[in-house]
Amino acid sequence: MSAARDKLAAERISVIGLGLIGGSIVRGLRAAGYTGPIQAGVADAAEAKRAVELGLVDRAETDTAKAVAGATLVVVAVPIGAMGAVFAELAGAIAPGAVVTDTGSTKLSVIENARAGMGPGIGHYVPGHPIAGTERSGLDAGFAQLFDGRRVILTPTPETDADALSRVEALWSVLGARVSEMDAAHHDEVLAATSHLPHVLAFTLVDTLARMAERTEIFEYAAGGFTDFTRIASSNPELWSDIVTANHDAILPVLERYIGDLEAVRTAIASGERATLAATFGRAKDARDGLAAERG
Ligand SMILES: NC(=O)C1=CN([C@@H]2O[C@H](COP(=O)(O)OP(=O)(O)OC[C@H]3O[C@@H](n4cnc5c(N)ncnc54)[C@H](O)[C@@H]3O)[C@@H](O)[C@H]2O)C=CC1
Ligand SMILES: O=C(O)C(=O)Cc1ccc(O)cc1
Repeated sequence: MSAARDKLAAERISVIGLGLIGGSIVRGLRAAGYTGPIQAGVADAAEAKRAVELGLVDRAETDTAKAVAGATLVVVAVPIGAMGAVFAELAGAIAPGAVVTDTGSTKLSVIENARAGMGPGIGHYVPGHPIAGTERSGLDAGFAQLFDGRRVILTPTPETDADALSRVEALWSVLGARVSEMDAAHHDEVLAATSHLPHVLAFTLVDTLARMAERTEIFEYAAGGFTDFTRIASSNPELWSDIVTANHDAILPVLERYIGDLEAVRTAIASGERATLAATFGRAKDARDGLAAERG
């Protein structure tokens, strides 16, 4: 950890996008004792003023080129749909040798944006994804401990420079995260199943129920499992429309499979096949309990 701290102490950090993730990064850096300069790229002048007033950053700019001027490590934490424009603005604006990383929930689409924007500088780009977040968005949603003990997946490309990779690893270890590496296509498949599909299901279930006539009563008696669905369904709709659109190739096969399994459950319910229901629910319980036991 102290090697990571020493490595990070030499950086001048710029964070583009000060929402839940970017705001948590800058808060976490200060809480971890990073005393170097932090500059930020933000969406509007009011947010720039507020970020500086709150003491989250030393300087905040609405112009990306100004926001990254002099930075040695740039973290792009904007919605997936804004990544392309930001990477295009980075080209020509970042200092030679500066390392760029991102926090996007999908990886192949952001790597494509980075290739288009950074051109021959792509070796200094390290794709990343913190597997940590909440249903909240914006500057006030961030908190310093968000990444503490959580996983961060880095998906280096064949061009990714080893020094750039180790500098991004240092950033996340100082924030308390456990860093691992994965191929980008595999990342998108794993996250399609474990994060993107569950969000699609939660949004859709809550929408279905909210549009039913008994809406008030349903939400009044919401308890247990349904509360978890409603929390996830209160995630940012714009952010999630971007994620699901960008990762449609990986989401569709697992969604189709789920629809098939759900149809089998519907048939079992309609025809009173209790044994089929018990078998399906039992396999799910075994899978979940087996996982919990493996993790101790
Ligand atoms: N929400 C979550 O739990 C997680 C989100 N992520 C990913 O991290 C990224 C950021 O997500 P959040 O922080 O949750 O979103 P957010 O909506 O809280 O924050 C994004 C911020 O970027 C700003 N922004 C948009 N375009 C910009 C631009 N061109 N220049 C400067 N700022 C700009 C917005 O004004 C907003 O403040 C996304 O790519 C998301 O997929 C990753 C892990 C968890
Ligand atoms: O709030 C929750 O339960 C989440 O699942 C947070 C989250 C959202 C997006 C990610 O890419 C990673 C984690």
